[in-house]
This record gives sequence, structure tokens and C-alpha cells, in this order.
Amino acid sequence: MDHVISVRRLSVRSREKTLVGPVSFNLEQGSTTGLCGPSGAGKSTILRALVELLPSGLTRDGELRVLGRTIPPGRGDAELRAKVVLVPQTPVVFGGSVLDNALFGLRHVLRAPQEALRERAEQALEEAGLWTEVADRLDSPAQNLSAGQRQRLCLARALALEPAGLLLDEPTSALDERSRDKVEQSIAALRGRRAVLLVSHDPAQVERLCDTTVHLDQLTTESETAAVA
Ligand SMILES: Nc1ncnc2c1ncn2[C@@H]1O[C@H](COP(=O)(O)OP(=O)(O)OP(=O)(O)O)[C@@H](O)[C@H]1O
Repeated sequence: MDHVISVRRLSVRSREKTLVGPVSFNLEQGSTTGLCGPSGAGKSTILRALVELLPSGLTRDGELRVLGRTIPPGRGDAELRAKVVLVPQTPVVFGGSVLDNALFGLRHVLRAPQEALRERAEQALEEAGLWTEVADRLDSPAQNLSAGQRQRLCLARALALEPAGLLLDEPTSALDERSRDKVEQSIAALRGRRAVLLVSHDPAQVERLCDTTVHLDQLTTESETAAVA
């Protein structure tokens, strides 16, 4: 069976130098992989490279395959972005209601009747562990949610697309312990269902949530990283 994401000797460079890589790893269906390394090692840059959303001036080399399809550098498209979804470190909550936010990605990717979209958005809120807290306030402004609830709303917005791969950039770094636990419960519930790549600075969190780990050293050397099949 194809890996959900397969990366071979992927590196990202600016005009002047290599910022990260080369790295090689696979993400498997149903498995949660930790992406670890010191600050500046390139974790966020790798996540952006996997969805072909690098800042201008940065380019990717090496092979990226998503569900068996090779994505040439600079050729990411809407299909890729529906299959692999990045949830950034800082939750981006748009103006509008909780439901509007959960529907946001779906509205842009799928042309389906409003009712079908709504059903999927509600399922995603359930999958993100937020449903019981927002079921009676779907039409309220999303801006009123707590930080932990906002993080799970962003998770729901990503899950509504039913992605094969989910890339989570330090999803709990700004949260207190109670909110962190709730977000962790939601991530743990994805095991067996999605391929998840989780950037975390917290070894205990990686231990709790991840089946395998990819370590990025500061300016990763030529040696291949862990978790290579
Ligand atoms: N647009 C850019 N132009 C030039 N260099 C960049 C750009 N974006 C990131 N970098 C550099 O790439 C390296 C990796 O940055 P990145 O943010 O991916 O690290 P990180 O491992 O996610 O760090 P942290 O754990 O602190 O979030 C850093 O040296 C950073 O300065």
C-alpha cells in the first residue's frame, strides 16, 4: 500500500543556503509521527514544504509523494491541499460563527449542497472533540471561544476536508494544562484514522501521542533521519 506521504532527501533552501535537510521519512495511514528538533532546526519549514506553501524565496528539492503521486517542486495544487492539511501553530479563527469557521475549508474545496457540508462540519467538530462544547452555540461568534477551543476549531476545519494527512505545528504550545489535555485527547483519537505529523518540543507529549519520531538536528546533516522505512 502507498504511504500517505513519502519524503526522500527533501531539503529546503533560500537563495543563500540550505535551511533544512536532506530528510527522508514516511507517514503511514493511522499512525502519528512526531517531528522533533531544536528551535530553528526547520520543523515548520518542513511542514510548509509538504503542502507546497513555502514562503517566497524558499525552494524545495528532493522527492515528495502523496498517496503514490509525485508532487514536483512548485506544483502543489488544490487536490494536494485537500489531501494534506496543515494546522498552523497559532489558531487562525475567522470572523463569523463557529459553524462558518468549521465550514470554511469545505466551502472552498467542495461543491456540495449546504446541508451535506453542514453534516460534515458537525462530524468534524465531533472528531476534534469540540462538539459537546459548541453544539448549542454554532451560530455564535467563533472569536468568543477559548484558546483551547480555537485550536480544536482549527483542527475541526482541517478534519472536515477528510484529509489523508494532517500536519500539526505545536498545537498545544500556547495552552494551559487543561486545554492541552483536551487537544491531546482529540489528537489521540485520530490514531488509526489519519496519518498525523506532530511538531512538538515536549518529549513527554511525543511519548504520549506518537508511534514513531523523526528527529531534525540543527541543519540536518547528510545522514538520513529516523523513521525511514
Ligand atoms: N522565509 C524565510 N527566509 C529565510 N530563512 C527562513 C525563512 N523561514 C524560515 N527560515 C529559517 O529557516 C530555519 C528553520 O526555521 P523554522 O521556523 O522551520 O524552524 P523550527 O524548527 O520550526 O523552529 P521553532 O521550533 O523555533 O519554531 C531558521 O533558521 C529560519 O530562520
